[in-house]
Amino acid sequence: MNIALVGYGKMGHEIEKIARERKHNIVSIIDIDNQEDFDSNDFLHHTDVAIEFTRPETAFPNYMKCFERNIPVVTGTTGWLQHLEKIKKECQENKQTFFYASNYSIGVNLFFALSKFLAKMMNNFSQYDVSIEEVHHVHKLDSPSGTAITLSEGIIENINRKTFSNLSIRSKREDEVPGIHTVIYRSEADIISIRHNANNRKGFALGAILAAEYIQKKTGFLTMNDLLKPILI
Ligand SMILES: NC(=O)C1=CN([C@@H]2O[C@H](COP(=O)(O)OP(=O)(O)OC[C@H]3O[C@@H](n4cnc5c(N)ncnc54)[C@H](O)[C@@H]3O)[C@@H](O)[C@H]2O)C=CC1
Ligand SMILES: O=C(O)C1=N[C@H](C(=O)O)C[C@H](O)C1
Repeated sequence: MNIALVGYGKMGHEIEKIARERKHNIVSIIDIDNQEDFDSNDFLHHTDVAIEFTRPETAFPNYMKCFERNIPVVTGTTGWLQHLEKIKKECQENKQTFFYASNYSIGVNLFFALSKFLAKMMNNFSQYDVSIEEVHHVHKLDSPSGTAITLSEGIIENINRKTFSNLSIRSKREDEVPGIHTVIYRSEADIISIRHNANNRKGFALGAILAAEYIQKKTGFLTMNDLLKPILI
Protein backbone atom coordinates (compact mmCIF):
# COMPACT_ATOMS: atom_id res chain seq x y z
CA MET A 1 0.00 0.00 0.00
CA ASN A 2 1.28 3.49 -0.85
CA ILE A 3 0.79 5.89 2.06
CA ALA A 4 1.00 9.68 2.18
CA LEU A 5 1.56 11.01 5.69
CA VAL A 6 -0.17 14.33 6.29
CA GLY A 7 1.30 15.63 9.56
CA TYR A 8 4.77 14.46 10.55
CA GLY A 9 4.73 15.04 14.29
CA LYS A 10 4.61 12.49 17.12
CA MET A 11 1.96 10.34 15.42
CA GLY A 12 3.30 10.78 11.88
CA HIS A 13 6.70 9.43 12.99
CA GLU A 14 5.15 6.51 14.91
CA ILE A 15 2.94 5.57 11.93
CA GLU A 16 5.90 5.72 9.54
CA LYS A 17 7.79 3.13 11.68
CA ILE A 18 4.90 0.67 11.78
CA ALA A 19 4.01 1.20 8.11
CA ARG A 20 7.58 0.31 7.07
CA GLU A 21 7.59 -2.76 9.37
CA ARG A 22 4.41 -3.91 7.58
CA LYS A 23 6.15 -3.39 4.20
CA HIS A 24 4.07 -0.40 3.08
CA ASN A 25 5.61 2.45 1.08
CA ILE A 26 5.62 6.05 2.31
CA VAL A 27 5.24 7.98 -0.96
CA SER A 28 4.99 11.47 0.49
CA ILE A 29 5.22 13.30 3.78
CA ILE A 30 3.35 16.60 3.96
CA ASP A 31 3.74 18.95 6.89
CA ILE A 32 3.13 22.66 7.38
CA ASP A 33 6.21 23.77 5.37
CA ASN A 34 5.60 21.78 2.15
CA GLN A 35 1.89 22.21 1.45
CA GLU A 36 2.70 22.40 -2.30
CA ASP A 37 3.27 18.62 -2.15
CA PHE A 38 -0.51 18.12 -2.15
CA ASP A 39 0.01 18.75 -5.91
CA SER A 40 3.14 16.63 -6.31
CA ASN A 41 3.14 13.72 -8.75
CA ASP A 42 3.60 11.20 -5.90
CA PHE A 43 0.65 12.51 -3.90
CA LEU A 44 -1.66 12.84 -6.93
CA HIS A 45 -0.80 9.63 -8.77
CA HIS A 46 0.82 7.17 -6.35
CA THR A 47 -1.19 7.50 -3.11
CA ASP A 48 -3.58 4.77 -1.96
CA VAL A 49 -4.38 6.54 1.31
CA ALA A 50 -3.50 9.74 3.16
CA ILE A 51 -3.05 9.24 6.90
CA GLU A 52 -3.76 12.58 8.57
CA PHE A 53 -2.69 13.49 12.13
CA THR A 54 -2.27 17.26 12.44
CA ARG A 55 -4.12 19.86 14.51
CA PRO A 56 -7.80 20.59 15.20
CA GLU A 57 -7.93 23.65 12.91
CA THR A 58 -5.94 22.16 10.00
CA ALA A 59 -7.72 18.81 9.84
CA PHE A 60 -10.85 19.84 7.91
CA PRO A 61 -8.97 21.88 5.25
CA ASN A 62 -6.61 18.90 4.81
CA TYR A 63 -9.55 16.51 4.35
CA MET A 64 -10.96 18.79 1.66
CA LYS A 65 -7.58 18.97 -0.12
CA CYS A 66 -7.53 15.15 -0.21
CA PHE A 67 -11.15 14.91 -1.40
CA GLU A 68 -10.52 17.46 -4.19
CA ARG A 69 -7.80 15.07 -5.40
CA ASN A 70 -9.90 11.91 -4.79
CA ILE A 71 -7.47 10.55 -2.19
CA PRO A 72 -8.96 8.35 0.59
CA VAL A 73 -8.37 9.66 4.12
CA VAL A 74 -7.66 7.93 7.43
CA THR A 75 -7.53 10.49 10.21
CA GLY A 76 -7.03 10.55 13.95
CA THR A 77 -6.90 14.30 14.49
CA THR A 78 -9.35 15.32 17.21
CA GLY A 79 -11.20 18.58 17.86
CA TRP A 80 -12.74 19.13 14.40
CA LEU A 81 -16.17 17.48 14.86
CA GLN A 82 -18.11 20.68 14.11
CA HIS A 83 -17.45 19.73 10.44
CA LEU A 84 -18.66 16.13 10.75
CA GLU A 85 -21.89 16.56 8.75
CA LYS A 86 -20.02 18.20 5.83
CA ILE A 87 -17.60 15.25 5.75
CA LYS A 88 -20.44 12.72 5.76
CA LYS A 89 -22.12 14.64 2.92
CA GLU A 90 -18.89 14.57 0.86
CA CYS A 91 -18.66 10.81 1.37
CA GLN A 92 -22.27 10.24 0.37
CA GLU A 93 -22.60 12.68 -2.52
CA ASN A 94 -19.10 12.51 -4.00
CA LYS A 95 -18.23 8.88 -3.12
CA GLN A 96 -15.22 9.88 -1.03
CA THR A 97 -13.54 7.53 1.46
CA PHE A 98 -13.02 8.76 5.02
CA PHE A 99 -12.14 6.79 8.17
CA TYR A 100 -12.15 8.53 11.57
CA ALA A 101 -11.46 7.19 15.04
CA SER A 102 -11.10 9.37 18.11
CA ASN A 103 -8.77 6.62 19.32
CA TYR A 104 -7.21 3.93 17.11
CA SER A 105 -5.95 1.73 19.96
CA ILE A 106 -7.59 -1.71 19.91
CA GLY A 107 -7.47 -1.64 23.72
CA VAL A 108 -9.43 1.62 23.85
CA ASN A 109 -12.03 0.20 21.48
CA LEU A 110 -12.47 -2.81 23.79
CA PHE A 111 -12.74 -0.26 26.62
CA PHE A 112 -15.47 1.63 24.67
CA ALA A 113 -17.45 -1.64 24.38
CA LEU A 114 -16.95 -2.41 28.08
CA SER A 115 -18.05 1.11 29.05
CA LYS A 116 -21.25 0.80 26.97
CA PHE A 117 -22.02 -2.57 28.58
CA LEU A 118 -21.53 -1.12 32.07
CA ALA A 119 -23.66 1.93 31.17
CA LYS A 120 -26.48 -0.35 29.98
CA MET A 121 -26.50 -2.05 33.42
CA MET A 122 -26.21 1.27 35.26
CA ASN A 123 -29.37 2.52 33.54
CA ASN A 124 -31.21 0.49 36.22
CA PHE A 125 -29.17 1.83 39.19
CA SER A 126 -29.90 5.50 39.64
CA GLN A 127 -27.95 5.66 42.92
CA TYR A 128 -24.75 5.82 40.78
CA ASP A 129 -23.59 9.05 39.18
CA VAL A 130 -21.14 8.69 36.32
CA SER A 131 -18.26 10.95 35.31
CA ILE A 132 -15.23 10.76 32.98
CA GLU A 133 -11.64 11.81 33.63
CA GLU A 134 -8.92 12.10 31.01
CA VAL A 135 -5.22 12.88 31.41
CA HIS A 136 -2.90 13.82 28.51
CA HIS A 137 0.46 15.46 27.85
CA VAL A 138 0.75 19.24 28.14
CA HIS A 139 1.06 19.73 24.33
CA LYS A 140 -2.50 18.58 23.67
CA LEU A 141 -4.53 21.37 22.02
CA ASP A 142 -8.11 20.11 22.40
CA SER A 143 -10.15 19.46 25.51
CA PRO A 144 -11.97 17.27 26.32
CA SER A 145 -10.14 14.57 24.37
CA GLY A 146 -11.81 12.94 21.38
CA THR A 147 -11.76 9.66 23.30
CA ALA A 148 -13.63 11.22 26.23
CA ILE A 149 -16.26 12.53 23.78
CA THR A 150 -16.72 9.02 22.32
CA LEU A 151 -16.98 7.58 25.86
CA SER A 152 -19.61 10.19 26.73
CA GLU A 153 -21.65 9.31 23.61
CA GLY A 154 -21.67 5.61 24.63
CA ILE A 155 -22.83 6.50 28.15
CA ILE A 156 -25.55 8.92 27.04
CA GLU A 157 -26.90 6.39 24.50
CA ASN A 158 -27.38 3.87 27.33
CA ILE A 159 -28.29 5.80 30.50
CA ASN A 160 -31.61 7.63 30.19
CA ARG A 161 -30.85 10.07 33.04
CA LYS A 162 -27.61 11.29 31.38
CA THR A 163 -27.22 14.09 28.80
CA PHE A 164 -24.21 16.01 27.47
CA SER A 165 -25.00 18.83 29.88
CA ASN A 166 -25.11 16.72 33.07
CA LEU A 167 -22.22 14.32 32.33
CA SER A 168 -19.03 15.69 33.89
CA ILE A 169 -15.74 15.31 31.97
CA ARG A 170 -12.58 16.37 33.82
CA SER A 171 -9.47 17.04 31.68
CA LYS A 172 -5.96 17.18 33.16
CA ARG A 173 -2.74 17.99 31.31
CA GLU A 174 0.44 16.49 32.83
CA ASP A 175 4.02 16.07 31.56
CA GLU A 176 4.23 13.65 28.60
CA VAL A 177 1.28 11.35 29.46
CA PRO A 178 0.21 9.55 26.18
CA GLY A 179 -3.41 9.18 27.38
CA ILE A 180 -5.39 7.89 30.37
CA HIS A 181 -9.20 7.63 30.38
CA THR A 182 -11.30 6.65 33.39
CA VAL A 183 -15.05 6.15 33.70
CA ILE A 184 -16.19 6.42 37.30
CA TYR A 185 -19.52 5.46 38.91
CA ARG A 186 -19.99 6.85 42.41
CA SER A 187 -22.76 5.98 44.86
CA GLU A 188 -22.98 6.83 48.54
CA ALA A 189 -21.86 3.27 49.32
CA ASP A 190 -19.07 2.63 46.81
CA ILE A 191 -17.15 3.52 43.65
CA ILE A 192 -16.76 1.46 40.48
CA SER A 193 -14.20 2.65 37.92
CA ILE A 194 -12.78 1.32 34.67
CA ARG A 195 -9.60 2.75 33.11
CA HIS A 196 -7.53 2.59 29.94
CA ASN A 197 -3.92 3.73 30.23
CA ALA A 198 -1.84 3.99 27.04
CA ASN A 199 1.83 3.16 27.75
CA ASN A 200 2.97 4.77 24.49
CA ARG A 201 1.64 5.70 20.99
CA LYS A 202 2.27 2.31 19.31
CA GLY A 203 -1.34 1.14 19.69
CA PHE A 204 -2.71 4.34 18.10
CA ALA A 205 -0.29 4.03 15.16
CA LEU A 206 -0.96 0.33 14.52
CA GLY A 207 -4.72 0.97 14.57
CA ALA A 208 -4.37 3.74 11.98
CA ILE A 209 -2.42 1.40 9.67
CA LEU A 210 -5.04 -1.35 10.15
CA ALA A 211 -7.72 1.21 9.19
CA ALA A 212 -5.73 2.21 6.08
CA GLU A 213 -5.44 -1.46 5.06
CA TYR A 214 -9.17 -1.95 5.74
CA ILE A 215 -10.44 0.94 3.57
CA GLN A 216 -8.68 -0.16 0.37
CA LYS A 217 -11.35 -0.34 -2.38
CA LYS A 218 -14.07 0.92 0.00
CA THR A 219 -15.95 4.22 -0.12
CA GLY A 220 -18.03 6.09 2.43
CA PHE A 221 -17.72 7.26 6.03
CA LEU A 222 -16.09 4.46 8.05
CA THR A 223 -15.20 4.00 11.72
CA MET A 224 -13.72 1.44 14.11
CA ASN A 225 -17.22 -0.05 14.43
CA ASP A 226 -16.94 -1.17 10.79
CA LEU A 227 -13.38 -2.42 11.20
CA LEU A 228 -14.03 -4.32 14.45
CA LYS A 229 -17.58 -5.53 13.71
CA PRO A 230 -16.48 -9.13 13.02
CA ILE A 231 -14.59 -9.43 16.34
CA LEU A 232 -16.43 -7.25 18.89
CA ILE A 233 -19.50 -8.77 20.57
N1 LIG B 1 -7.15 9.10 17.13
C1 LIG B 1 -6.06 8.69 17.78
O1 LIG B 1 -5.88 7.48 18.06
C2 LIG B 1 -5.03 9.70 18.17
C3 LIG B 1 -5.23 11.01 17.88
N2 LIG B 1 -4.27 11.95 18.12
C4 LIG B 1 -4.55 13.29 17.63
O2 LIG B 1 -3.77 13.47 16.44
C5 LIG B 1 -3.38 14.83 16.29
C6 LIG B 1 -1.87 14.91 16.12
O3 LIG B 1 -1.23 14.41 17.26
P1 LIG B 1 0.39 14.44 17.38
O4 LIG B 1 1.03 13.75 16.24
O5 LIG B 1 0.67 13.97 18.75
O6 LIG B 1 0.66 16.01 17.28
P2 LIG B 1 2.02 16.75 16.90
O7 LIG B 1 1.85 18.17 17.33
O8 LIG B 1 3.18 15.98 17.42
O9 LIG B 1 2.06 16.69 15.30
C7 LIG B 1 1.22 17.45 14.47
C8 LIG B 1 1.99 17.72 13.16
O10 LIG B 1 1.10 18.33 12.23
C9 LIG B 1 1.84 19.32 11.54
N3 LIG B 1 0.95 20.27 10.87
C10 LIG B 1 0.41 21.42 11.37
N4 LIG B 1 -0.36 22.01 10.44
C11 LIG B 1 -0.31 21.21 9.34
C12 LIG B 1 -0.91 21.27 8.07
N5 LIG B 1 -1.71 22.29 7.70
N6 LIG B 1 -0.66 20.27 7.19
C13 LIG B 1 0.14 19.25 7.52
N7 LIG B 1 0.75 19.14 8.72
C14 LIG B 1 0.53 20.11 9.61
C15 LIG B 1 2.71 19.94 12.62
O11 LIG B 1 3.78 20.70 12.07
C16 LIG B 1 3.17 18.67 13.34
O12 LIG B 1 4.33 18.12 12.74
C17 LIG B 1 -3.96 15.53 17.52
O13 LIG B 1 -5.21 16.09 17.16
C18 LIG B 1 -4.16 14.42 18.53
O14 LIG B 1 -5.19 14.71 19.44
C19 LIG B 1 -3.10 11.61 18.72
C20 LIG B 1 -2.85 10.32 19.08
C21 LIG B 1 -3.80 9.26 18.84
O1 LIG C 1 -3.63 14.16 21.70
C1 LIG C 1 -3.33 12.98 21.96
O2 LIG C 1 -2.17 12.64 22.27
C2 LIG C 1 -4.38 11.96 21.90
N1 LIG C 1 -5.53 12.30 21.38
C3 LIG C 1 -6.64 11.46 21.17
C4 LIG C 1 -7.84 11.99 21.94
O3 LIG C 1 -8.08 13.21 21.91
O4 LIG C 1 -8.58 11.20 22.53
C5 LIG C 1 -6.34 10.00 21.39
C6 LIG C 1 -5.32 9.71 22.46
O5 LIG C 1 -5.90 9.78 23.71
C7 LIG C 1 -4.10 10.59 22.35
